[in-house]
Amino acid sequence: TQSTRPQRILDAVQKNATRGDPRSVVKAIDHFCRNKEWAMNVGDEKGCILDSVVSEVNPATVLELGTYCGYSTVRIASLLPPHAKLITLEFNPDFAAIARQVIAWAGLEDKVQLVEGASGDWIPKMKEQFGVKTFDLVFLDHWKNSYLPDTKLMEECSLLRKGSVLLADNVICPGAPDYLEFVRSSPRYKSQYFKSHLEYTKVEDGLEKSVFLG
Ligand SMILES: Nc1ncnc2c1ncn2CCCCCNC(=O)c1cc(-c2ccc(F)cc2)cc(O)c1O
Ligand SMILES: [Mg+2]
Repeated sequence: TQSTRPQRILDAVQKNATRGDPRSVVKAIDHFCRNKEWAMNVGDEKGCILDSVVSEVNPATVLELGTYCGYSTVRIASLLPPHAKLITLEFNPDFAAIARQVIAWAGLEDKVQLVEGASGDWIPKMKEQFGVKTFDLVFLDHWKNSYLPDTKLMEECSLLRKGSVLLADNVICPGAPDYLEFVRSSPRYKSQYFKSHLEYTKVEDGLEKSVFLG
């Protein structure tokens, strides 16, 4: 049977990365996507910016919207302090099945809760289902036209507190213009753009870091 791209990414991890070594999992996926097949992971260049924001925030609770194969999940979870928790939402069950195995290969199952479903359905249930009060860090990397409605939904569900950090991928390519306009003009956010490139390419892209001011 024909394999899928996520399946080929998992194969590359299982062949080239060391079990329990998150950095080797990240390296194996970047090598595969740079040399064999492009895939929509945040990648190594934007990944370094992601790492620096995670280290700066040092979050106890993280929400990731859009897991895909678990590349950014592994990058984030490998930097979390003990007892910190990352909840990652993935809409596509095939992506979720691969991501679970990538996260397990990295040895990070205990820090990560992968939830299958749409962000719009799950955000309102976060408190009751997972005992979350607020998120210290949210990484937005799912449908680009869901960034803004989901941010408003997180505010309405009181999932953000003064100082919560939103980090959004792809604000230039594919782009999230309505989200950018909102966080840059709203008095309730302090926004900062980190210019970079679309994963594994020379095309401009970047991450937008927005601190919720309460
Ligand atoms: N829990 C949930 N709720 C709602 N939607 C959910 C979800 N979980 C998943 N999804 C559905 C997201 C599907 C993937 C989102 N990411 C993207 O669409 C994406 C595309 C590119 C790209 C750039 C240039 C190109 F030429 C082609 C593609 C790059 C990226 O870094 C991207 O993150
Ligand atoms: Mg992305």
